[in-house]
Amino acid sequence: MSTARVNSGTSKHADNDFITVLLQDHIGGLQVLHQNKWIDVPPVHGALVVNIGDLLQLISNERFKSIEHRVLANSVGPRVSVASFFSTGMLPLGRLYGPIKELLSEDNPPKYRETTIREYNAHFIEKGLDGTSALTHFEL
Ligand SMILES: O=C(O)CCC(=O)C(=O)O
Ligand SMILES: [Fe+2]
Repeated sequence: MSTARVNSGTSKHADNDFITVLLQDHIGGLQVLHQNKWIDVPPVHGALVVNIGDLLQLISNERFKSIEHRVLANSVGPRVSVASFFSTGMLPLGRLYGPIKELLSEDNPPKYRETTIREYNAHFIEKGLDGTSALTHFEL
């Protein structure tokens, strides 16, 4: 699913998908949380930003970690971004997603229970962007 928008900012969150591909304009404002510090992601003309989302963290059993990010509002002017979210969204699919079996071992037991994307999304939406991870709810 793709969303194009003119926005002023978003509060801290990780995306509720597998991967997000993001095109931001020259205004900037996107920041990622790295070692507890907010780091600017400066716009690079012609470049795309690829963010790991919660669902990739879940199926990789945390081999890949979703990135907490936010967009700061600034007074320079309207900011346009185009985000493509790779997920099945709210489609009523019953498929279960959990840590990929081949990645698991005695030393790497599953960290999350299986869930449907629909159930995960419903929790993500109900919880809201309160700064906490929606994945905590699915931890074993
Ligand atoms: O507009 C952006 O650069 C990012 C927006 C975002 O984080 C989102 O829509 O999930
Ligand atoms: Fe996001």
